[in-house]
This record gives sequence, structure tokens and C-alpha cells, in this order.
Amino acid sequence: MEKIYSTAKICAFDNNSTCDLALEPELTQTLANSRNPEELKHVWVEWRNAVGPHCRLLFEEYVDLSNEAARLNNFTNTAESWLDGYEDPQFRQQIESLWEQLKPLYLQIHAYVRFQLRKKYGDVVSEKGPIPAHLLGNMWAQRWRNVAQFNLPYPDKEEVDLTAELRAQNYTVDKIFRTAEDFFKSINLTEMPQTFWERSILEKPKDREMVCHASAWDFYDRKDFRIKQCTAITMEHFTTAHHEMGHVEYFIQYKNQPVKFRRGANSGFHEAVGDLISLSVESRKHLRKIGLLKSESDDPENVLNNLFQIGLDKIVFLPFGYLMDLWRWDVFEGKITPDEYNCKWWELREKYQGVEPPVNRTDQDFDPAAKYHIIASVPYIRYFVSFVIQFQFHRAVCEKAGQYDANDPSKPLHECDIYQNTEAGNALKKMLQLGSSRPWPDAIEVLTGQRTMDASALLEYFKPLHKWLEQENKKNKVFIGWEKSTKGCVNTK
Ligand SMILES: O=C(CCC(O)(O)[C@H](Cc1ccccc1)NC(=O)c1ccccc1)N[C@@H](Cc1c[nH]c2ccccc12)C(=O)O
Ligand SMILES: [Zn+2]
Repeated sequence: MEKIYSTAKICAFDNNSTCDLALEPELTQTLANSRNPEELKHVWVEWRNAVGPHCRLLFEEYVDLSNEAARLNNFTNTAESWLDGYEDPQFRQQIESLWEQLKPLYLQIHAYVRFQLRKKYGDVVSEKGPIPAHLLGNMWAQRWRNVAQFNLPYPDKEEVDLTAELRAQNYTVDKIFRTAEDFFKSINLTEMPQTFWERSILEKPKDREMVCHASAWDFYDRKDFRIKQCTAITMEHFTTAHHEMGHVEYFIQYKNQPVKFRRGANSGFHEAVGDLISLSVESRKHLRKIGLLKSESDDPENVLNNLFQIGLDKIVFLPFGYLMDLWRWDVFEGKITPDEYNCKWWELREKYQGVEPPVNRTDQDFDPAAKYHIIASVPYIRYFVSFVIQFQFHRAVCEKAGQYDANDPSKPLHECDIYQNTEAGNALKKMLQLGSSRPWPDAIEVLTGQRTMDASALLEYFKPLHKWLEQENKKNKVFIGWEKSTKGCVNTK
């Protein structure tokens, strides 16, 4: 399935003699930059046609083999095996409770974006229904930052978008990774060893096919750590470089643990390290420090525009981060059978994300395979966990750096930047060095003083945006939530 996914190609929208377009970089770029709904629909549908049907039977076989392996390891099925690392029988209930706390914020940004998209695209976007998934700037509608420029709260205050700025300043792939490394070093974490630069693959090779989905690798010899990424000069890849290097920093911090404990406290911790650093990097204060933001003024409109763009990544991701394994847990437990795979997927996409397919789907399609983690058997609830705990980590390190104080409105959480603050870095380091040697509540307590996952830090970070969205949606009399989709998935049997 990885081979099918990593080598799949489709033909261009306006020219079907060009048929060598791959997910990265071509299709990703089109979904990010095209404003032509027909072209977006073409890329969205053709990608799914190129991967889904060819993976459908392989996936069924994978489910049986994976469950057999789980049983041989004394688990009931793969779902139980995947959840074992969270060491809490209440884990799924905790995730559901976190989603209930975060859902109101999601409903507000969803309603606002649907209103804006309707202004831009007209009736292809219904007033009260789910949002068509191909118009949101991303192949899986999991982050909507690429459609920020016609959704900004204060559009007349628009500043140059970061992808344009990176290109204007001739950022290279190497400079993207050196910039990320510089941040980690500045807070007293560790520079990349020489072999990292010699052995990593940071650009898509021209002479051969490669699994382009980014990944970080620990060779467990305490010296050899690498990243594989088909890096493009975009803001998304700039953030992904920090994400991948966060994995490598964790490898380095726990490298003196016994091999058994050279893992994240739980898988969400591993996904949170790089994204935590990105929360500082994407603050206006930091972007200005590294010359990616020219404007001197930090007036409230500019600050809110920036917070909104971060929300299009972080808030928007939450329902997707949840539904991915809601679907797979049911598949492994046999609650979703092969002929229900696709229509149950679209039920969850509508119920949690409020998105719909641009064209009707059937049980003969297999749209989950359009996402790397499904065909590569990479669990996904780890990212939902990460998107919650990274804000708890951010609140803790920002307090340590004296950049956040719950009682001081002049130091809001979303303006914090821990760059060059070694006290913050040392506090983070103490948690990372534990690896998986202690239960994860002990690890998170070392940094934050809390022993549980807690949505309050994320809600605190986005509080100004939440208030603005509620006012704006009320002013525009926008319908909050979504009615039943007119598109969807039909069983042909
Ligand atoms: O998949 C990734 C990044 C890839 C990864 O770094 O998480 C990678 C996935 C993977 C796992 C196993 C085999 C191959 C790829 N995980 C790792 O490399 C990794 C390394 C060490 C420990 C655990 C995971 N991000 C997610 C979502 C995401 C989270 N934070 C982001 C920031 C920017 C952009 C996307 C994301 C996605 O693209 O849907
Ligand atoms: Zn990761």
C-alpha cells in the first residue's frame, strides 16, 4: 500500500497529456494555491481514484493480519494494542471529554470559514450544510491555513504570507533546517550531529521514487539520527521541519536511557515536541526577530489575524485528529465491515469535521486510503493528544520564561516566544530525558505540575479569537453547526 501511495500519479486538470503529477509537491501545491473549484475537485477525486481502489483489498488483508499479530501479543485486536501505550483504561473517555470541551471553539471557526467561503465561491458552499472538502486548501481538509488570505478577520491588515516571505528571502531547504536547529540550540537543547546533515534526505531525489511523507529516525546507536522529508519552500514545510526535528531532539535527550525506554512518555509526547517550538516560532514577536515579519506594529488587528491563522492549523485539526482512529478502532474491532468502510468514513467526516465530499462517493471507493497514516499503519490519536498537551507544555515553558502570567493581561499566552530562554529549555529537557521510563502522568507533571491532559491551555491560548468569532458570527447571523449533507456516500449493493 505504501508503494501504491508513494508512486501514485494523476493527470493535470487542463491537460491530460501531463500525467506525472504526484501528491508531493504537485497536488499539495494545487490544493494550496488553486482557486478554481473545478480544478480542486479534479485533483481531489483523481487522487482518491489513483489510490483507494488499488488499496481496498490489501487493506482488508492488513486488518486481519494486524489483528492476528495483536492477538499473538495477548491483545484482543489492534485497537487495544495501539491504546496500550496510554496506560489508562479510561483513555478513550478522556479523549471524548476533551473533544466535547473543544467542540464549541471548532463550531465557531467552522461557521465563520463557511460564511467566508460562501462569499468567495457562492452556492457551491451551502449556507448551513457541511463545507465541501476540496475548497479548504489541503488534501484531507485537516488544516485550512492555505485559505487564510480570503478569510482573515481584518483583510485590509493582511501582511505578506510566510510562504511568499520565505521565497522572497531565498530560503533554501538547508536554511529551513538550520533555522529550526538554531531555535533548539538557543534554549539549551542539542544541535544536530554532523552525521544528521550527511545522512538525512531533506529533498525529493530526482532519480528515484521515495516515500515522501516526512519522518524522523533513531538508529538506537546514540549517534545516528536522521530526517526524511521532501521539503518544499513553504510555511507548511517550515513547520514540518520543526516537527521532525522535535522528534530528533527527543531521540537525543533520551539516548542514555536503556533501549526499552527510548520512546515518548506516550506517542502524543513525541508528536508534541516540535509543534511546541513552532508555537513560539509562529508568534509575531519571533517572526520579527528572525526577519520573517517586516511590520513593526503589533496592533490588535494584526495580532488577531495571526492568531486566526494559527487557529486554522490547530483548532481545525482537532476533529480530524480524533475521527481518524475512531474509524480505525471500529474497523479493528469489527464494528465497521469492509463494505461499510467508505460510507462510515464519510459519516464520521460529516459528524466531527462538518465536511462533505465534492462529489457523491460509494462503498466501491476507499477514501481513507488517501491519507498516508491509514495505508502505512501509523496510529493517529497521538496527534490529537499532541495538539492538546503541546499547549499545556507551552503554558508551562512560557511561565518559566516569564512570558506568560495568568493574572497579567499584558503577557497573553499567544504572544509568548521562549527563544534563547535556557530556563524554559532546561525544564523541557528534564521531561524529555525520561523517555518512556516513567508513566506519562509522571512525565507531564515534571514540566507542568499537572498529571492529566487538559484542554484549558489550548482554550486560554485562543480565547481572544474565540470571543471575536462569537461576536462576528452573531453579527453576521451565521448558522452554527451543519445540517445533513446533500452529498455523501451511497451503498451500491
Ligand atoms: O504525519 C505527520 C508528520 C510525520 C511524523 O513525523 O509524525 C512521522 C509519521 C510516521 C510514523 C511512522 C513511520 C513513518 C512516518 N512520525 C515520525 O517520524 C516519528 C518518529 C519517532 C517517533 C514517532 C514518530 N504529521 C501529521 C499532522 C501534523 C502534526 N503536526 C503537524 C505540523 C505540521 C504539519 C502537519 C502536522 C500529518 O501530516 O497528518
Ligand atoms: Zn511526528
